[in-house]
Amino acid sequence: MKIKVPASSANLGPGFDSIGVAISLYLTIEVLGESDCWQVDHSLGDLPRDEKNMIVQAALSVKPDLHPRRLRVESDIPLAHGLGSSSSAIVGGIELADQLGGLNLAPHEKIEIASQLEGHPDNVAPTILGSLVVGCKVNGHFTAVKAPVPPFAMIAYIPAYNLKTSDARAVLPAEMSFKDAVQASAVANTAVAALFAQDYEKAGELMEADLFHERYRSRLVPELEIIRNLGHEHGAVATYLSGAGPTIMSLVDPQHISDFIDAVREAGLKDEIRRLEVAPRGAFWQE
Ligand SMILES: Nc1ncnc2c1ncn2[C@@H]1O[C@H](COP(=O)(O)OP(=O)(O)O)[C@@H](O)[C@H]1O
Ligand SMILES: N[C@@H](CCOP(=O)(O)O)C(=O)O
Repeated sequence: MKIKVPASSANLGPGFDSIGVAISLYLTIEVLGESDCWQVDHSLGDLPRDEKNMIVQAALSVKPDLHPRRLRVESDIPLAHGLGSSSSAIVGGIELADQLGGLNLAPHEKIEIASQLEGHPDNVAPTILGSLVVGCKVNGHFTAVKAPVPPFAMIAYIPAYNLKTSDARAVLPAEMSFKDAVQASAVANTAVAALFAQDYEKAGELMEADLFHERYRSRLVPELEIIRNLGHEHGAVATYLSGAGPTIMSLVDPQHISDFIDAVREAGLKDEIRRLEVAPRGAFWQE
């Protein structure tokens, strides 16, 4: 029995903490059997191999009396790179508790639990539902709405360096003026409207007009502005900082992928580039 959990790319520019898209990188959790204590076999560096592992912690937060298992965990989601690895671990743990504990949780219940653990729904909601999702907290609970999937290739530039989400959140201001908040919110609202209207020229312009976080984080990820400017000349509809970075995500016309990648390389950017797709499906069990 295996759980397959997609990664996620959050914010899409102005949708800070509220918009995200599931993408075709996966965390896989295989249940090997019951055990006297939690055991997590993985090759993911120095992550915990016992009940302290984030996946187990998420599972126990849902069902504290869950009997220990031995798990085999594999993942092609880079850690601390703005591709939602922590959110995939949280969602994987919730799926584990749901299945092993026979809880029969509905998607909205999983979103509520995961968003409470994460603090915001932009990674966990698409990881649970699949596709592109817009969500927020309202009246004390989280809610999310699926949007149409943009018909573009997701070209990820994945820098070799890590950037922990906590560090990238630490550079954000504690508050902003009412005037700035109204403008930042208007940009986000119109970006969402354009995504639902499938007006991707307008959506792209607005995705690159964030006023909440990118202007503070761009000094941590100097490649963002370079790739964004290249994209305007080489077939990218929009380029944004994926999650808290450092991955930079570009929505590229499938006919211009090679031209876009060549331009990035010619600009001297030598780190990993991966062509990803939107994952239409959220976390699911495989026999
Ligand atoms: N597959 C996993 N299993 C257990 N813990 C994980 C896993 N993936 C991520 N984590 C936890 O999340 C942390 C990375 O989270 P974060 O800094 O938010 O980066 P990201 O952008 O990848 O979400 C890791 O240091 C680890 O503590
Ligand atoms: N809205 C969050 C998204 C964090 O995503 P991650 O993939 O970096 O964990 C933020 O921008 O801090």
